[in-house]
Amino acid sequence: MSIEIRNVTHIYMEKTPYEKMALDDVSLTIEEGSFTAIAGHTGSGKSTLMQHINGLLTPDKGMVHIDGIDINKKNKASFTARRSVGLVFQYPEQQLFEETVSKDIAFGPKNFGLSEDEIKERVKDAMEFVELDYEEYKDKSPFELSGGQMRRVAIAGIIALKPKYLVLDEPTAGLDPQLKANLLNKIKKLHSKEKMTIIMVSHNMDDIAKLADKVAVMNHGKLMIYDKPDKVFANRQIIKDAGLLEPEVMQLLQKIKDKGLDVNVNVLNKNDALKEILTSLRKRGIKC
Ligand SMILES: Nc1ncnc2c1ncn2[C@@H]1O[C@H](COP(=O)(O)OP(=O)(O)OP(=O)(O)O)[C@@H](O)[C@H]1O
Repeated sequence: MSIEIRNVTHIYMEKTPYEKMALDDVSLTIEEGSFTAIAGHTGSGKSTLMQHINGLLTPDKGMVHIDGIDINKKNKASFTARRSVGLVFQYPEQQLFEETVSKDIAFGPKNFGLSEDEIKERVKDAMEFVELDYEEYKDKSPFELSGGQMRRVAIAGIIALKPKYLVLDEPTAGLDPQLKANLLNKIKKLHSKEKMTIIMVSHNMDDIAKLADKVAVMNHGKLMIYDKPDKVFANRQIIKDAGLLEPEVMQLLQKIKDKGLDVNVNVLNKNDALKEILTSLRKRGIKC
């Protein structure tokens, strides 16, 4: 069982002056049970790819199969296959709309036609999972919560659907370090304990190294590499080309290059990378 993305091309605003090829012949297979990270610079096509995985977008060329079913066909099997994917958008809290937390989380399960008892059970479980006390929060308006709590409500709404494949588009964007660590732990638990297949967009190489067993790197709509994290990180050129080093490290490397020098960086963490650059320059007798 897997998600198969075959030769997918997506062009926004085709045949207009704003035409943009967001995905260019992308193929990858995401195996059930895996934890896949999708990395790449801003505008490289990550969100577009995520929206193809749950059928929100239709490929201009190519196809997406989930567990062997073409999800872009208009039939019952394709509808069911699309439902096995839960997509958490970037800044999902912007999509909350119901008047209470419990109604918002119940929205998806209700659409699935589940019984009232089952819906209540799922809302409770999902709230417990994201550590929001059911009794305390169920009747609150989502809009009186903090940003981090709103994000948790939005994620609970998808978890309550119990998707087989959970797609998260930069789930920790804009969260403070504590909330971020907490959320990543939860996602890890969904993978290890609940056996969900996770596909997560992330810019953070340290998070990717800790969590993912496969990494796909996108660059200008193309899939550059799709492999185990150590194999991907060992490919320094792809990491550099895809803009995946910390901005400060990229800027320093550019300045060094402008002075006619070249330095290799073999670590991803910012502080270690900066130390490595300084050591390398000092070894060459350059005072810095
Ligand atoms: N609805 C749209 N209409 C036109 N162009 C779009 C649309 N959505 C995205 N694009 C363009 O397609 C390209 C890929 O965008 P996408 O959002 O998939 O990239 P991304 O890697 O997710 O970026 P980010 O990291 O900033 O979220 C970008 O050049 C973007 O400007």
